[in-house]
Amino acid sequence: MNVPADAQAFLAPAKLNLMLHIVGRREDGYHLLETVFRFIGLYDTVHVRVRDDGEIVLHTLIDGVAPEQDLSVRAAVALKTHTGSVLGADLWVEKNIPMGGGLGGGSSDAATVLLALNQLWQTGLSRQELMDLGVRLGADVPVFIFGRNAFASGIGEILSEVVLKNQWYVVIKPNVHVQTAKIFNHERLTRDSKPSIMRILESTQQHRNDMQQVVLEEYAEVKEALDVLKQYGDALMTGSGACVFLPMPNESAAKKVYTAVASHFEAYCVVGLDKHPLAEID
Ligand SMILES: C[C@@](CO)(OP(=O)(O)O)[C@H](O)COP(=O)(O)OP(=O)(O)OC[C@H]1O[C@@H](n2ccc(N)nc2=O)[C@H](O)[C@@H]1O
Ligand SMILES: Nc1ncnc2c1ncn2[C@@H]1O[C@H](COP(=O)(O)OP(=O)(O)O)[C@@H](O)[C@H]1O
Repeated sequence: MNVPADAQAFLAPAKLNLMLHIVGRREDGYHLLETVFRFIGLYDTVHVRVRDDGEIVLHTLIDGVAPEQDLSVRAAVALKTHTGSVLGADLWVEKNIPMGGGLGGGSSDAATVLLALNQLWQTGLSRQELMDLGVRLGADVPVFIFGRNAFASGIGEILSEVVLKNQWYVVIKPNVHVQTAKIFNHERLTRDSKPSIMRILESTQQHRNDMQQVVLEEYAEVKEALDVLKQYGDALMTGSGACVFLPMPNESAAKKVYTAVASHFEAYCVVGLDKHPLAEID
């Protein structure tokens, strides 16, 4: 990738859903969730250079995604439309976060573009205003703007900070693309979990993902990966899948499991972050 020296680099981390309960459904069909988001040390990098001609130009195309559909472009266009800025941007997105894995890469890219351009274009929106703009691009976007590990309710946009213990994670990306909408629309999806977050946060027994069962039934590759990780501890699927993860107390314990699984699977050994790398940007 050829990025000019005068472009600025901004990190976009992946997330895990440490638990995910579906507690209801809105009238528009969107599901009401309770979830805990944790940022992890696996990053895309978004390179940005301001343009004077008002154009938004993406220089790194993703197979199968039209440039105007790319979440990084949609974020830039949304900010430009909302603020009336006359400026534009050149964007280069260096992808490291596997796509369609429930790791929120596209949403994180979008959030990073909103935060970066709000600074570079000097459009002066507050974090809350950026979050309101972001949720229209995807339910996962607001937490990346919020910038802290968080308990989320609503469709993922009502956020409160949670302080999580130091942990490492082994993540496996099964070789399959789970469609989020397909799982949310599945007839056998559990949609009536009781809102009960305080108990969940206090208990290590109750970490559960309500989307997991349906995904395991539909995608044998996800079940295989989860079964492998479960040999080493309490593994869970993140978001709507396909990735599964195992929390570990420290790096060396995580590396041992990673080494054991990495010859058979696309796997990652990552640290849990305390906060988003752009948590202090303004
Ligand atoms: C499941 C979660 C958990 O963090 O993550 P991922 O697995 O996608 O990373 C999110 O709720 C996903 O958020 P995101 O991926 O941004 O979804 P969106 O683009 O907003 O929605 C994709 C489709 O999923 C359904 N959808 C999404 C969110 C939600 N709360 N209820 C829904 O029913 C809708 O049918 C929507 O058209
Ligand atoms: N910048 C982007 N990065 C990744 N995916 C994108 C992007 N823009 C649009 N997409 C589309 O969004 C889909 C979901 O991507 P992603 O956010 O990485 O996964 P998930 O929602 O499972 O966490 C991709 O398969 C792709 O079609």
